[in-house]
Amino acid sequence: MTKIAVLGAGSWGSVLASMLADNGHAVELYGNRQEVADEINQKHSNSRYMKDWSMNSKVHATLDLAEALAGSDIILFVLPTSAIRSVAKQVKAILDQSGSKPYLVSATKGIEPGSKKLVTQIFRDELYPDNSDLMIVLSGPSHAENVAQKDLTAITLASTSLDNAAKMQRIFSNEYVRFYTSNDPVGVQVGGAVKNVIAIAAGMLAGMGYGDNAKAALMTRGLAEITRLGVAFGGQPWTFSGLSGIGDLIVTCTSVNSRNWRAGYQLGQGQKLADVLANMGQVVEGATTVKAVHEICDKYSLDMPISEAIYHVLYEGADIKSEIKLMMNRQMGPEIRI
Ligand SMILES: NC(=O)c1ccc[n+]([C@@H]2O[C@H](COP(=O)([O-])OP(=O)(O)OC[C@H]3O[C@@H](n4cnc5c(N)ncnc54)[C@H](O)[C@@H]3O)[C@@H](O)[C@H]2O)c1
Ligand SMILES: O=P(O)(O)OC[C@H](O)CO
Repeated sequence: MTKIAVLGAGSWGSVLASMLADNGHAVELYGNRQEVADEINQKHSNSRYMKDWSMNSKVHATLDLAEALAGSDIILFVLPTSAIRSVAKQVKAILDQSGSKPYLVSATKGIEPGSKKLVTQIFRDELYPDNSDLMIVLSGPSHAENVAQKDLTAITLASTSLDNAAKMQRIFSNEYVRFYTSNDPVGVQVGGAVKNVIAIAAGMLAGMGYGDNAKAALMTRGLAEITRLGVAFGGQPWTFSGLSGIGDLIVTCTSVNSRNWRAGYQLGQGQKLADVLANMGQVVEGATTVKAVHEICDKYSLDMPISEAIYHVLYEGADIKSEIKLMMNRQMGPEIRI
């Protein structure tokens, strides 16, 4: 039996914890809300994040990080990107005392503004400076709501060590979630992070009443932007035609389960960003990652007009219609740039 500490008792953390317990592993779920932990332990549900859902009764929730980590073979991070660095520091202090070196799996999808770093780069900063092989990224089209219902899902596990990705594949897989391995953790993380920005744009278009052609154009040109940034970061171009690239872009830009899409929709209907984020009550990663993407575009002179337009609307008070007009009137050019 594998002992797994899942960090983050929100929607995705709870569903992954339950799935791993279904797979027969011992799971400790670490959260920061007492009422959520109590409900998980007493009623085996998490109604704040997952309505009408019962989780595996063997999942134990705790607010004590040391308790969650004790004896763990794997630490699965399912926190918002904004919390990764601070929790990683706390994890480091606890692991230093025990001397253990569990695998670090990240299911978090975002880029940290300021540092402009992916989650595995934060792990290197804070936890394992010399061993990227122990880090595995879990990413793909996977809304918690669907996995909770045991709907069919396919997800990528990426690591610089294909052997370690394959070990995780055996631990995570079951009859309703199929995992594939990849040796491109950078490309997989960029796909998972930047699709959230494009999904906000997709929601905005829908909220403003634009149709299917606009959605398809946005997703296709959005994928070109994701690929451009991913390759600049050292990712492999073909990764973006996989589950963590086009796959996740499709699900996030077309599903009402997507918080990023829903946030975009409400913005497209004229609501204010602060209200949208406050009412969501859950993380909208694209709203943060777009800041990092903006910084990256500046630093590396990358051409990412859709992501930049979202940044202008969210943080510079730009009008969505004017941004669309600017984008449609940009200098014309070839579709494929090599
Ligand atoms: N929900 C999904 O369907 C889904 C699917 C795939 C990936 N993801 C990714 O997983 C990550 C988490 O998403 P989610 O949907 O579970 O978010 P969520 O908003 O549902 O839950 C996040 C949880 O983290 C907790 N948290 C925040 N800061 C913390 C801290 N410092 N210490 C401990 N807990 C803390 C919050 O209280 C909350 O319970 C995001 O990066 C998201 O993009 C989500
Ligand atoms: O609800 P979202 O927009 O955060 O998307 C969740 C997952 O990333 C979908 O794969």
